[in-house]
Amino acid sequence: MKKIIFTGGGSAGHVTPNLALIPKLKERGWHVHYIGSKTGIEKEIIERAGIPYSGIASGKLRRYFDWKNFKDPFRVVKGVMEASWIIRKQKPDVIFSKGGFVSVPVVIGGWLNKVPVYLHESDITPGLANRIAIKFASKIFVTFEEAKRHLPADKTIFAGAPIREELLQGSKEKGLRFLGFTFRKPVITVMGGSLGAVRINEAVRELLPKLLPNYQVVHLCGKGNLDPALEGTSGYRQFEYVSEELPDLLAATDFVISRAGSNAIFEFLTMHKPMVLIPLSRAQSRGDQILNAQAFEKKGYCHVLQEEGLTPAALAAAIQEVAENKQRYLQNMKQYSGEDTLKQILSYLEKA
Ligand SMILES: CC(=O)N[C@H]1[C@@H](OP(=O)(O)OP(=O)(O)OC[C@H]2O[C@@H](n3ccc(=O)[nH]c3=O)[C@H](O)[C@@H]2O)O[C@H](CO)[C@@H](O)[C@@H]1O
Repeated sequence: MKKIIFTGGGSAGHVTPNLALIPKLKERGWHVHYIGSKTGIEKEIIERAGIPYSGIASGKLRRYFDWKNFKDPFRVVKGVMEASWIIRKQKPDVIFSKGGFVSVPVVIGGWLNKVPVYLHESDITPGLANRIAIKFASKIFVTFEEAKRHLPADKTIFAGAPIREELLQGSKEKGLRFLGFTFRKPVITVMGGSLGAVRINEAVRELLPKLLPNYQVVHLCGKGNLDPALEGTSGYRQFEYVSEELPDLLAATDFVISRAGSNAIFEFLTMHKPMVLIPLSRAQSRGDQILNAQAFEKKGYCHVLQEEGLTPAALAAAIQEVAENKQRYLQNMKQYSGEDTLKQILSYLEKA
């Protein structure tokens, strides 16, 4: 039996692509084990999916690379030791890492134990953890063709975004029923990334009185961001985070207002949901979402609104633009096919 260890965490975007591959490998008889942090979002998501999970010590995921950021080097060393112990016990044929800080000790542990390490990079420019991990990896799969120029040519493979198959199997009827919505008004889903986005939440909530006469709104607002004053508002539902319900909820969605996290936007693209994207600004990130949004805008998949220009009025104008040109966006999205992504990654894993 072939064995694989997955790692990745810190945000849902570093976990959900793994969930696209895991069922496919299990179907093929692989044994799957997951290494994540002791308390991160990955623990919750992976354990809920019934996948054997080991938590290790890890440092914090920090945005900018700076050796000073290793405030707690002992935890990283401890993480490498813990990961190595699990790797020696599991004896995997390959390790697959989606990034996030917890993945660094696992990748180093794999390299020390001579297990091939494959990375997946979702953004055009590699994140901090993957920039460290590159040296220890034998293959790097990328979501965007443009990412290749930032990575070593000899080990980088353009593969695309692994999408969870169940996302394509949602039911609009079930979604509307779950939300308590009608067929009569279009549904807008607001997703501020896996953690929510306070600025987007505020702008959407300010605009609600103008939106609700024409639309129904599902608001995925992130942990701790529910607004009790809006509970029970007709045509508006808010959730901190949804899991099992996401496929039906997205099937019921006409278009989305979202951050430009790579996984979320490829999911919307695959599901043909026109988007208003509000990328995280350079002040708050390395600018990866700005590049993601630009790449999608160039292909005609989305309308981009910069965070600096995010006012309720600008949001209303962006929604109107997408609503009026929905057919054009859908036409462009239909040109996209991500169907070879899983096949391609799986074929490399089979050869590991
Ligand atoms: C703040 C930050 O640093 N964000 C980064 C993080 O985004 P983040 O973790 O937000 O990841 P993405 O937007 O790429 O993906 C979010 C994932 O969470 C899922 N989801 C979300 C809400 C919900 O209620 N239920 C649910 O299942 C989505 O379906 C998707 O699979 O990783 C991405 C991929 O490296 C980067 O592009 C982002 O810039």
